Amino acid sequence: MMTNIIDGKSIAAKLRSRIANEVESLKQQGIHPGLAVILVGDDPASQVYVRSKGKQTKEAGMNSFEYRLADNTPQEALLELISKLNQDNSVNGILVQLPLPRHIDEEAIINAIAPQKDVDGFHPINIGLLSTGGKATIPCTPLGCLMMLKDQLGDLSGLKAVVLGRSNIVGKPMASLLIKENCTVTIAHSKTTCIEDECRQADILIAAVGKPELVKENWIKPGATIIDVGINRIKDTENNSKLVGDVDFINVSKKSGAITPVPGGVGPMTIACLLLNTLTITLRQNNLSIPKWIINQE
Ligand SMILES: Nc1nc2c(c(=O)[nH]1)N[C@@H](CN(C=O)c1ccc(C(=O)N[C@@H](CCC(=O)O)C(=O)O)cc1)CN2
Ligand SMILES: [Mg+2]
Repeated sequence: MMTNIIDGKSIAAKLRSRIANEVESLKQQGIHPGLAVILVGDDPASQVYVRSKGKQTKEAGMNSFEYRLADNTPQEALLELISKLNQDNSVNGILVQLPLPRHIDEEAIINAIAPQKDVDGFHPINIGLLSTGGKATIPCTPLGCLMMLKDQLGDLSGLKAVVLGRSNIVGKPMASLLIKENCTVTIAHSKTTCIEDECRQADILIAAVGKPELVKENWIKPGATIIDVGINRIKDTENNSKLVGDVDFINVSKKSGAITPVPGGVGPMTIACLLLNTLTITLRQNNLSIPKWIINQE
């Protein structure tokens, strides 16, 4: 079977260009969206992602406010900064890059962000709204996955979806979104018995477990659509570092109908959806209507 490689990089580029057009017309009405990103510590991957976020925010015509705090920043100081940003009218969205250093309680930090400025959609209010079908901010990675699925398959109604992984950031919100799309959804995880059997039932398989190349060719239903959320750095046979997903891409792609690559699949969509969320929350904060092309925000 010839698989279709879902080009997240190109879908993300098109999305960013639509966002930039919308931002341009907002600016003509005197509204200038602003995104504040806070990085605590010096995790090398997080530094790359935060730099990318700042660059793409500016390229979309939005204001980017970047806060880089030392690894030993006390939790209280971070809470104070969030409180200041919550009250700052030039800041529409606030994001704290994860993971945080060990001495900081992630939950306390997420809960301190004003829900209407929670551009990541991680606040319990937004998670609750998503699961009850309300006006939530949807976490960027699952939103990006859904956009690629709809781009590939159109209507998802009646399809069987298996989500591998039950994290608050990806697995659980992904399942909520797929239920909203009328899929029949199974969440599988480390304690699921016969995880392969579950996967073999899936028309749509979302792999988000952080285990390099876990999903094998014989786990896949022929023609299934595979979304690989994993970003794992491993050593190849010559001891060079390389990036792989949670799916054994070379072999699974012989059997799938469509598949996202790593890199160049879900990752670029995550940042494009962050810009999309910044635009959406800015529109909401100004009581403006959400354009029809922005999915799942009606
Ligand atoms: N506050 C948040 N923290 C984290 C999130 C998030 O959505 N909000 N997600 C991840 C990290 N992340 C964005 O923050 C992110 C990860 C990966 C990529 C990406 O484009 N990856 C590239 C490969 C990059 C590489 O070479 O390392 C790709 O897949 O093509 C973008 C954003 C955890 N933290
Ligand atoms: Mg911690």
